[in-house]
Formats: sequence, C-alpha cells, structure tokens
Amino acid sequence: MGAPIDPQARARLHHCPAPAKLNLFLHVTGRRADGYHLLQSVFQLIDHGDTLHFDLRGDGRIVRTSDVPGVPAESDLIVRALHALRGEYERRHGRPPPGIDVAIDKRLPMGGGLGGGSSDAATALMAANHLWQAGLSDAELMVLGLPLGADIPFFLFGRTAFAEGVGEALRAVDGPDCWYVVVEPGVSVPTAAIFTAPDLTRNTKPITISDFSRTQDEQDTLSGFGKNDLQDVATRLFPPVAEAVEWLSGYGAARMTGSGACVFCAFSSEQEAERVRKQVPARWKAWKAKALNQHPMKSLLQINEL
Ligand SMILES: C[C@@](CO)(OP(=O)(O)O)[C@H](O)COP(=O)(O)OP(=O)(O)OC[C@H]1O[C@@H](n2ccc(N)nc2=O)[C@H](O)[C@@H]1O
Ligand SMILES: Nc1ncnc2c1ncn2[C@@H]1O[C@H](COP(=O)(O)OP(=O)(O)O)[C@@H](O)[C@H]1O
Repeated sequence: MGAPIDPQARARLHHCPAPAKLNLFLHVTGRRADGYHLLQSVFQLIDHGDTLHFDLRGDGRIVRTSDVPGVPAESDLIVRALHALRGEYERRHGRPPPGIDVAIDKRLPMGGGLGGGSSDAATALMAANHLWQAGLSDAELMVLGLPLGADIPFFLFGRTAFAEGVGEALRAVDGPDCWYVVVEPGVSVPTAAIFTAPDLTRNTKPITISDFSRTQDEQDTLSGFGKNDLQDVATRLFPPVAEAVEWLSGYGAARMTGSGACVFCAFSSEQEAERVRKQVPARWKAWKAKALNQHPMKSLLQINEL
C-alpha cells in the first residue's frame, strides 16, 4: 500500500510530451573497458514525439494502462524508470509513494534512433518526481536513468547538448533554429547490431565543443557538422536506410540519427521542409519537426508548480 494521495497535491498530469531527439553528428572515438563505445554527439530535441498521461493511484501500484506492441509492461523503460524512482523515494521518505497509472500515445517508431523509449522514461521520471513530490534534482534523476538507457540523461538535461562518454557527460550548446524532415525507412535497427559490427569506425579523432560551436552559422547548420559513424554499418545491414539517405540527399545534407533507422535533413523554413515532406515516396512515413531549445516538460512543470 502506498502513501495516501495528498488531497492538496495535484493528482494527475496529462498530455506530457516525450519529444524525439536527433543526433546532429555522432562520432565513435573509442571503447570503454566494459566494451561500451565512447561517443561524441550533439543531441537536438525536436517538436515531434510521444505523449504520456499520468494519474496517481491510492494502492501504491505502477500500472501501464496502454498496450505498446512488442514491449511487455515489465520491460517498458517507463515502468522500469518509475520502479527505480519508487525505490529511491522509499529510501528517502521511509515509506512508498502513491501508485501511478501511465497511458502512452506512441508516435515514435522503435529502433528509429529517435530515442523514443528513453524520452518516454525521462518524461515519466519528471512527471512522477512532481506528482509524488519525491524531491529529486535533475542531476539525481539522471543518475537513476542512465543505467536504463544512455539517452535518458540527455532528455532530463532538456536542451541541445554536446554529449561525451556514453552520453552522460553533457554540456549545453546553442542549437540551430531550423526545421527538419524526418523519414522513417520502415525498419527497426537494434542498436547492438550496429555496435558489434567488426567494420564499425571506432577511432574518429576527438573534437572539442568549440569545433562544433564555430560552425553554427546558418549555412553550416544546414550542411551538417561531422558525420554519423554508425551510418555506414546501418546502411549496409539495412538497405531501406540506405535508400532513404540517398533519396533525402537530393534535397540537402541528409544523415541518419543515432543507430538508425530514421534519416533527417535540415531546412531553414517550415515551408521548405513541408515542400520536401510532400514529395517523400508513399512507401515511407515522413514528417517535419522544428528544432526545440528546451524540453517542453520543463515549462509544463513550472506552470504546474504555480
Ligand atoms: C547510440 C545511441 C545514440 O543516441 O543510439 P540510439 O539508441 O539513440 O539509436 C545511444 O547512445 C544508444 O544507447 P542505449 O539506448 O543505451 O543503447 P542500448 O540499446 O541499451 O545498447 C544496446 C547495446 O549496444 C552497445 N552499445 C550501446 C551504446 C554505446 N555507447 N556503446 C555500445 O557498445 C552495447 O553492447 C549495448 O548493450
Ligand atoms: N516506452 C518504450 N518505447 C519504445 N521502446 C521501448 C520502450 N520501452 C522499452 N523499449 C525497448 O527499446 C527499444 C528501442 O526503442 P527506441 O528507444 O524507441 O529506439 P531507439 O533507441 O532506436 O531510439 C525497443 O525496441 C523496445 O524493445
């Protein structure tokens, strides 16, 4: 049995955004002793993603109320993140928190390189920390989230970031002000399949944050900095990814995000992005999205604090 719901506290947070991310570039610079690859990347939030709804429950249970095809509730990163937060709450408060229901409107494809599962988990941590009045700082939530997914700390950080390590060392950078067309090639790319490929580039020379920042005038934003070291392997193993890169490259500097499968290209205006989106072949799903400079949960929670 969890703690009784405080009638003074708000008992629900609906329409919570879990935005996607794009990796504007992604370099593999080495490997840790445990086999995990060391990365350098700029993570960019965009205004397209999943939507989550939370309601407190009186019985202490964590319940996912929607079905996510292929993801049983107990392995859902949202549920696992909420269990981790519940454990931390108990350690701090000496009693369990109230329970919580979570419903998910899933829009992001899985294995898309858009960080959907990690973003869902980060939004769940922010929402439950608020609803349970658990009192964890963003930095403490990041520590809870990292073992579940390397992208979770970035979503909690909540703004355009230069990331190092496996994605946990984050520094804010000025993000571009642009629109993206994102093509879903219709395949799901398992991250592990890319990192285990023998021919993966693992020795890109490390750059500095100022190497990236120097290039952020509009022209370079659109032409793209660096490269995605995972792209060659992903396009070889998953031909639809190669086809999408080739098609979108007809309109600008198209590139894969994360370990794939999605492919994106930057445009300076919504109109231009829309013009290209309309021409995407019907065999692929595609959408346009704006670069965000702050995670929308941050403002939503501020409003709810008032
Ligand atoms: C590469 C990124 C960039 O954002 O890809 P996307 O998942 O977004 O596509 C992420 O860091 C992905 O991190 P994360 O989401 O935690 O990866 P997982 O699916 O758990 O990793 C699956 C497997 O890939 C390998 N792996 C993962 C990340 C990393 N930096 N080095 C690795 O070698 C490990 O063997 C791991 O067991
Ligand atoms: N809430 C969730 N949403 C999506 N995937 C999830 C979720 N929870 C766990 N997963 C697992 O994480 C895997 C990676 O999905 P996702 O994070 O969407 O892709 P990517 O890491 O390529 O951006 C899925 O195949 C699925 O097994």
